[in-house]
Amino acid sequence: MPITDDAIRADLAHRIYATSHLTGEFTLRSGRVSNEYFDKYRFESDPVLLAEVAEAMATLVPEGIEVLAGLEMGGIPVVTALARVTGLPACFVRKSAKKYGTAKFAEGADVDGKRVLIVEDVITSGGQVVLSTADLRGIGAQITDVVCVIDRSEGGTEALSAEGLTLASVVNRDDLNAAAG
Ligand SMILES: O=P(O)(O)OC[C@H]1O[C@H](OP(=O)(O)OP(=O)(O)O)[C@H](O)[C@@H]1O
Ligand SMILES: O=C(O)c1cc(=O)[nH]c(=O)[nH]1
Repeated sequence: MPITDDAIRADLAHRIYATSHLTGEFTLRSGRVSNEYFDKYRFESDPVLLAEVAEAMATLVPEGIEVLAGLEMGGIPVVTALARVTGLPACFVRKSAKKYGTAKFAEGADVDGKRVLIVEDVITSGGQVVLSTADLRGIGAQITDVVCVIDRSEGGTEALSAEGLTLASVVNRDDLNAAAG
């Protein structure tokens, strides 16, 4: 489910599409091959657009969330911006723990026993969120909800639902198709 304000959603979809949509042949994280790719770092590196994305995403944060958990790497700028808007503490989640220093995979705010919201940039199959959710649940996080900027609407909602997770997005496939014209 995307954000409810139609005008803001259409505006953001248009600007995200214009900034980050690429065509070609791309192998995705899931191993799928796609003829399009949303280069999230292009909209994340625009401070004005990133701030507006975070304002919109803040409307999707469920009541009672205590920690925002952003997934390496594209989820880190998004969770940082969302933490600024909401005032909630952020956790930065690595794909695998460092082998030195604190050797943690979840950096920043403690998630043990906390209601944690997963924050992602792009969701395609939902596979990365499923993996990171399992990791975070393993250290005591309570997770029922996920937010992302772009839901490519390619099975992510269903994959997350199977893990007891509800997905909300700033924009989804329909919004991006409309933006593409
Ligand atoms: O829903 P999925 O099929 O799992 O695919 C989406 C994932 O793939 C991308 O990450 P990527 O591996 O490109 O890493 P990055 O964010 O570190 O650049 C994206 O940021 C999601 O994490
Ligand atoms: O599925 C992916 O790996 C993926 C798709 C996409 O459009 N953008 C991205 O950064 N990753």
